[in-house]
Amino acid sequence: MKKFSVVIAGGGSTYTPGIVMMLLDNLDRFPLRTLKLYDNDGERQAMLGDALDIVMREKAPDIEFSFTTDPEEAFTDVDFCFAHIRTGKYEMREKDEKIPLKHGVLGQETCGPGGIAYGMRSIGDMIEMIDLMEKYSPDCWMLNYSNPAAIVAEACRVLRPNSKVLNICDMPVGTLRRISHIIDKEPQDLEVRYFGLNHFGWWTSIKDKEGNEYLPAIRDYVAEHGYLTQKEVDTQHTDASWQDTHKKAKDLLAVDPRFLPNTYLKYYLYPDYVVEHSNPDHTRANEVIAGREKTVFSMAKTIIENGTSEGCEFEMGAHATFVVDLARAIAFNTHERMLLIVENNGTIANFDDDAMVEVPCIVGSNGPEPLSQGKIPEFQRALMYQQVTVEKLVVEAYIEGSYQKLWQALTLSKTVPSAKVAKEILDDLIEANKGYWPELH
Ligand SMILES: NC(=O)c1ccc[n+]([C@@H]2O[C@H](COP(=O)([O-])OP(=O)(O)OC[C@H]3O[C@@H](n4cnc5c(N)ncnc54)[C@H](O)[C@@H]3O)[C@@H](O)[C@H]2O)c1
Ligand SMILES: O=P(O)(O)OC[C@H]1O[C@H](O[C@H]2[C@H](O)[C@@H](O)[C@@H](O)O[C@@H]2CO)[C@H](O)[C@@H](O)[C@@H]1O
Ligand SMILES: [Mn+2]
Repeated sequence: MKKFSVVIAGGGSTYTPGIVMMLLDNLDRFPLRTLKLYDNDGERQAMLGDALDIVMREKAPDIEFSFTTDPEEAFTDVDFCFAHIRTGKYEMREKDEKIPLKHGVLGQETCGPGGIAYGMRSIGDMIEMIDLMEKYSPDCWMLNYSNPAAIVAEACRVLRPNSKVLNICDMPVGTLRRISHIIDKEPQDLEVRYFGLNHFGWWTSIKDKEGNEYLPAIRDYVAEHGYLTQKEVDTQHTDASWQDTHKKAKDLLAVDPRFLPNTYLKYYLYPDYVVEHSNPDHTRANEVIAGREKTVFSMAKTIIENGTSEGCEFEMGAHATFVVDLARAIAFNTHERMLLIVENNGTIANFDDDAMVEVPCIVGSNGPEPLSQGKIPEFQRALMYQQVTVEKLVVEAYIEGSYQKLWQALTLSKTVPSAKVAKEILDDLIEANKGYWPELH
């Protein structure tokens, strides 16, 4: 079987060790010859890089492993770039979450004003990285899960329409795993229909390979428990805030009991609830800094001090197998069915052609072929149109350096009550994002 060369961009990410462990576990399905880490923060990356170097020498000495901050070294001779960068790191995530809360508006990493601020930071870095990839490895595919994926995907559509970039989110993957537990199946036994935007969608069908429909049974369960399941799906999601999110899905379902909701809809359908249950001085960023980041980096330190990973193993990001599934689909033309963020072009019959939507696709060597999802109801169509217009305005504001368009984007967001509040938040965000955003005029 052919062996591949992969670079993980955002090598210092808290997810990097989990992805590397997952790659090692999947070498029979996706063999590697080279694995590189690339980050623009050398110090942060070296902490994980030194530890992973030990892991790789112990577990897969035949794979050439390295880490670098040099783009040429990182992107030369690579078949796939797995991208999970966070422009501004947790320091800026904290501001994205806390600034809107100061104005009584929800503070979230990818939704509402926080997501808009993060989008304005991410676009430039993502486009620069795509250009580097194409310069040094013109045939390379970028599998991007850097957030905010909806805005990043729209920016790619507008600014780099012909680039080999696939935008994917693991939320539907994670939720499908919970759903499969509810009906005592495995995710790979199930075939779904789904429509929406990234972090903004609905399942309309969940069938097994024989064609039996499970949606009514799942709906009955979700109406009572949300997506909370007996079996723990992963450690990160034992955090109280995530448990609350999974539970809240029952209130999302109540709004339209025909379809199973993506948990992120809570930020749009119940923003008042989210604000009431937020602590403006302690947000999800603080939880992650004290939780996942601390765990991952202290484990790296221990491995480096011990000179071995024996007795102290990084946890495998089991959910992250979707990355390997996607890479395999392209590399081996497997025609895997996966949810991806793609240009609509009629996939949702009564939605704009030029909207980036999240839908099931068949993925092969030529990339994704979206599967028609037919017409969607007016309620969902209107919500989606409002949100996709926010995302488009952000990208236009970035490209044109337009204060007006960014103000409009914030005003249009369902999470913001008025143009006045939108302007106050925007002015604070501009101040906080100096050096990250283009100048607005
Ligand atoms: N799409 C999904 O479903 C999904 C799931 C999980 C995480 N994510 C995303 O993955 C990313 C990483 O998350 P995290 O919590 O581990 O963050 P993190 O801050 O721990 O890691 C991000 C890394 O990216 C690096 N970085 C920033 N800008 C860069 C650039 N221009 N070039 C190279 N490296 C750069 C940072 O230095 C940092 O080491 C985030 O964007 C997060 O939202 C997406
Ligand atoms: O608040 P965080 O940093 O813990 O998580 C934010 C991310 O949440 C989603 O991804 C989850 C996924 O839903 C779950 O199944 C599990 O596998 O972990 C993932 C990563 O945390 C979301 O899709 C991402 O876009 C967010 O970045
Ligand atoms: Mn996501």
